[in-house]
Amino acid sequence: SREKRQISQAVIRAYLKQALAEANQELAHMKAIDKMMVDQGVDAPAGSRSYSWHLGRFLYTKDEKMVRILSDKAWVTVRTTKKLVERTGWTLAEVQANPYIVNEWRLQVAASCPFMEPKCNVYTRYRTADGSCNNLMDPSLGAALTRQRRMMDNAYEDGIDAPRMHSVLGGYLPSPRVISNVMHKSDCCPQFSDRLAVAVMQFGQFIEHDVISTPMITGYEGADIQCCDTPPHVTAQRAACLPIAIPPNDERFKINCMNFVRATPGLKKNCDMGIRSPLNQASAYLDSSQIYGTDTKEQHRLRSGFGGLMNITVLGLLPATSNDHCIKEMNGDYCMDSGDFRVNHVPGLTVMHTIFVREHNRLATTLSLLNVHWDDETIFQETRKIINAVQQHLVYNELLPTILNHEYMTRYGLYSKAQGCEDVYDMNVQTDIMMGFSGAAMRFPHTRIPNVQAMVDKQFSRRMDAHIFDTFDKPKFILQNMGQALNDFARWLTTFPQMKDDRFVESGVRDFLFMDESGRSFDLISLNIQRAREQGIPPYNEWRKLCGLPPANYFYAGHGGLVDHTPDVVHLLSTVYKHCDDIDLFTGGLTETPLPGSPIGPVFSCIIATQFANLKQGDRFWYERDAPITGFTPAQVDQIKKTKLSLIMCKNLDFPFIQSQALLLPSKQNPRVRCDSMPEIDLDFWKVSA
Ligand code: HEM
Ligand SMILES: [Ca+2]
Repeated sequence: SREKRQISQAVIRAYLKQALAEANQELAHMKAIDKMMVDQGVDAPAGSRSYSWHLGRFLYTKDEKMVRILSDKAWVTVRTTKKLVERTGWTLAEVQANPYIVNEWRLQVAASCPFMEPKCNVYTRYRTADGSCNNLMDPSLGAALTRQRRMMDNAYEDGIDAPRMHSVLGGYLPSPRVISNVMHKSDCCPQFSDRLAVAVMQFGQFIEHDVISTPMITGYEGADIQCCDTPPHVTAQRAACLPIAIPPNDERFKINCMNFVRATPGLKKNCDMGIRSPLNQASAYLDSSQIYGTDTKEQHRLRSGFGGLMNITVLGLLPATSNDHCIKEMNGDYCMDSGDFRVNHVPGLTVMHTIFVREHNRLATTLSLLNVHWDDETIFQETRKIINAVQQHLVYNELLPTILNHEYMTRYGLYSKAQGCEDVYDMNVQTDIMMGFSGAAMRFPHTRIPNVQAMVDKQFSRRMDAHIFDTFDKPKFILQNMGQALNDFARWLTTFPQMKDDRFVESGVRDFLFMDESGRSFDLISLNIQRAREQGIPPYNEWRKLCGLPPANYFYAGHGGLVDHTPDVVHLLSTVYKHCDDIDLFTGGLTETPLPGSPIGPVFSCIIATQFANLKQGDRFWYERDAPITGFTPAQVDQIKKTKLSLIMCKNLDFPFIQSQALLLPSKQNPRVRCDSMPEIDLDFWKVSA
């Protein structure tokens, strides 16, 4: 075995100094190239419309200045770490454990760290805006602008930040587009679910935006980096670029390159040494940050400033943002504002955001009448707390049962108790978002995305179908006829079936994602696969092991092989991958045979169930907790548990009736009921004497 080289303190000091200087130089060089690329007309300056504009908006840096400070520093720490490992010849663990290095690092790197542990007030009843101080032992855990979490060793090729690009047998991994074409192409006939409504997909995306927002690296002053429009030797100099190779004779893409920019690296607490991991701009907790934002400044922007109300227009629509996040095509179009900038993404998503803001204002109005002595702040915070509790209840009792089967729901303790409080809080649970969840497993609903966004009238007939690629970031669809279109999209969401859960992904996002006027577009599945490789997320077999499932040794559907795949899928996998250890998590997971009563197989079930169990057990503000100061009373919890998504739709849309399970299609078991017959939350339980 290897003998560790001894190095003196003075030499270590010199190594670190030099490594740091080099890393800073590289950063400066990168920035110079970024500027040059804008000057030469390659990168699209912020605000202009390149073909990757939509993608840039989707993976936008919410707080440009702050994110840049954090990511520049993160980049320097990662590069410096890498150089130290190379120079000392030690392992990363040895470098990190060396007291001289740790000491020098503190002096040279961490001295001016922009990321310090927040100070907490233990006695507040309400969540912070950014999710900090939820865990009092580890106050930044799960907070906005911290890193996503690894569950095991990374799969970077250098162990530090180089994307996973090679097969275990040598040579390159197959291009993500080749995998997408062979494994995920929807062949002929779109297939629909016989049980689930489109609302499952749309509510899922809305919820996912509460917990994850990974920004991608931007160029000079927020420019969209273009990795396909420069000669390879220039592109290779740009550390942010990892363009996707398109195979010859691709049926859709005629250019051999799809733009792809790496995710923004996140900074470790105290600027510690370490490997690269992506930033999460959202708070990891299910705290409704997609509605209320992730800092107090943002909250104030979204609030009206009186009566605890959120800003909303006279038509009951989301307010305008000064940020140009959307495409305005009609007179009077404006871009809508919310806690998450992806709100204008597709009309269905805007529907979800809008009904929750309307519900906030409905409850706040009642609360202010019941407690006339409450000021704006108290009404706002108390309403936010109720809306968040309702949202948590809907996620665990309506959404998750459409993703996980009864066995997983039970084994991971995900159902809420029918009535009353329950305290499962454990401050040792890690609540930050696992990269296997954000980078692969929770993206499985991309198979649920239909090619259209549709409007359905009061007689339940479809009155308009728009190609999904025509609707991206266009608020005009919602703003039509005084916002009435909102009802029509909501009717579509709740009465039409979503796509079947299978390995096939519709062309709307697999071929035509974000198509612009010149016809250029993306493949969402290629992005998913490349994203995981770029983030050093371990491949499929590693996650199988982590989940206690046997990994595959051969392309064979029996014992010792891919035991959760059918023989025909195994055959297809063997035509793209050289070795089972190469299989990307997204593809390996999405092609597993679904478990009974579930749309997905065991590996995604394990990852998704683990993440949601963590978000439940590790949340000090979990809605069922009967905790002093932060908790609700048992009677209040019972009121919250009466709420269904269907009720929120009834109260905030022009619906006289709806099926009681809004995510499931109306049926004999799920009949339509009159809205005025639905039990609703009784806010009298929130009345307090002055
Ligand atoms: C309108 C339909 C949807 C579109 C067009 C869409 C598009 C996208 C795009 C462009 C990305 C970024 C890809 C990249 O890494 O470069 C993404 C990421 C993601 N999507 Fe979707 N998506 C949709 C629906 C959904 C749904 C229904 C879910 C889950 C319920 C979902 C889960 C995710 C997750 C977890 C990520 C990673 C987010 C992050 O790290 O910030 N998506 N999606
Ligand atoms: Ca959140």
